[in-house]
Amino acid sequence: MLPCTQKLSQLSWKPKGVILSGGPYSVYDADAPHVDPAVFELDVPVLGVCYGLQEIAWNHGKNVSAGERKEYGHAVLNVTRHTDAAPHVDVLFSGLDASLEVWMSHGDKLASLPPNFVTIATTANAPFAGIAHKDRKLYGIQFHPEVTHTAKGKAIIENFAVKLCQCRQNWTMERFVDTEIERIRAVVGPTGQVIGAVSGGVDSTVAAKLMKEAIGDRFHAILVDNGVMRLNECEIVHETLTKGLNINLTVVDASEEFLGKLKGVTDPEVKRKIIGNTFIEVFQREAERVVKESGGAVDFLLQGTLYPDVIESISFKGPSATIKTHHNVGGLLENMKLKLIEPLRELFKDEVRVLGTNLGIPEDLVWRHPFPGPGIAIRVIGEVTPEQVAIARKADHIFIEEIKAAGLYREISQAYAALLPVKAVGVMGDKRVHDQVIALRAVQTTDYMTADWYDFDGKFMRKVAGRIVNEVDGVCRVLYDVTQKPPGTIEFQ
Ligand SMILES: Nc1ncnc2c1ncn2[C@@H]1O[C@H](COP(=O)(O)OP(=O)(O)OP(=O)(O)O)[C@@H](O)[C@H]1O
Ligand SMILES: O=c1[nH]c(=O)c2[nH+]cn([C@@H]3O[C@H](COP(=O)(O)O)[C@@H](O)[C@H]3O)c2[nH]1
Ligand SMILES: NC(=O)CC[C@H](N)C(=O)O
Ligand SMILES: [Mg+2]
Repeated sequence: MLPCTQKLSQLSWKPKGVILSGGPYSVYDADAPHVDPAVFELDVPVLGVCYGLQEIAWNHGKNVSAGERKEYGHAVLNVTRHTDAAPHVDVLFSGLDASLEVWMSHGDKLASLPPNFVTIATTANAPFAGIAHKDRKLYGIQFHPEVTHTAKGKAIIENFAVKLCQCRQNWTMERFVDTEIERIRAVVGPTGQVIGAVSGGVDSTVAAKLMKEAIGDRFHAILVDNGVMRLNECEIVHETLTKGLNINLTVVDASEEFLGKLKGVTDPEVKRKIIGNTFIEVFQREAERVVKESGGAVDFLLQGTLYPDVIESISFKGPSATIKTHHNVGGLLENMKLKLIEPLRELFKDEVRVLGTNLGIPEDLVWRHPFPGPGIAIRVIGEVTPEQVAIARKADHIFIEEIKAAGLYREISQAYAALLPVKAVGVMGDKRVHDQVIALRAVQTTDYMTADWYDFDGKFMRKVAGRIVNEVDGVCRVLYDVTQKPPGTIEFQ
């Protein structure tokens, strides 16, 4: 992964192929980033995805403009085969059906086909959804093969990487575990100690297990109760990690500190930064405690950061957009003394689950729904007060309890209840009430980069809504969020 502004002449190696990714700019913007034109002279296969396709078209005739219709989410791709063209033209979709489910996320479009290209795929809204150069292995696709909801996306990437670029498929999870354990041992040294930010979520549990294998008792796991955790979460996690996985875990109650700092704050990015900073302050204090108790130095902090946290939080090596600051990436303190160890930083959730299973972590832990570090604070829209947190927490608990009882937990990738800062009128026991609104969200995804809402049946919804309004004081309405990601995100804030 390199920034799109990378100069090829400065690389000490020659790539076997190049994939130009998507991006937030429009290629025709005055300040839009452009790829080094040397990419097209390398004589290796090139695949442009979305912005990457538009960049190829821009390089071959500048025929890109704003579309009349923006397109976010599901589309049907029709593959056009060219048996009369050079053999390479049809390789990208070889072995696949003529009609494919894909996901789009764009506002711009190719106004016409660049010279010497042919159309290899279309959708109702995008006449140039796939293009290939007649003579060279140069391809562009408007949809995103890298996301969960493009059903054959991996096969398309495989066709490009293996059939066209002739890459070898030698990356395996077993090799990843071995090299990571060795890397951790080399970084930490024979006596170094590490404290671990461990939430009980999949990512940090897997990272903690890896760390335990690498350095044993020199690893000290810390769970921070930030006052915005779910019902009984700290007790349950403590029990599972110490008893089930034999990890030495300390629970630190910092709930007053977090809630105190969140008082009066409503802006989502400010909430996220406060929470991220406070986490680090707690970890630095904990590191000092471990130093005192053990007599040895603690230089490192383990986090279960995944690649999507990085993608959405920071402009990674180039001109990408900050979507939201994940507490563990963009919320770090500038002057922090602890050095980060993040073994999962380039993995996606589905890969971490495979890794967790390989490391022998129990299935119910590996398949827990993700829960964000800023917790209920980004699910209480508006100011985060202990009272508001309690309402959201209770509604969330009911929703998840019913999902589990209906046997839907594994089918759904993530679900939660958010509390909206609006009031609606209701009638309860013949009395007028003027109370708040709960929004339920449940999505299906494997990579958490795109997501679709879960289609519950009416009977289930009626039961959940009835329980929430009856059992949670202060709530008189329940809504269900039916927005896909994109254009929505999974969390409200
Ligand atoms: N309450 C917490 N106490 C300590 N560390 C935390 C806490 N919440 C989050 N973290 C740290 O922040 C990282 C990112 O949080 P994130 O929610 O993405 O991952 P996770 O909790 O490990 O897994 P999941 O995504 O399944 O919830 C965690 O891996 C962990 O290192
Ligand atoms: O640890 C975390 N710290 C954060 O600051 C954070 N923000 C979002 N998420 C989780 O990331 C996934 C994608 O979420 P969004 O679609 O809302 O960006 C979903 O699984 C979210 O729950 C976070 N996790
Ligand atoms: N996902 C993308 O790469 C989007 C490209 C460009 N910003 C568009 O809207 O068309
Ligand atoms: Mg979590």
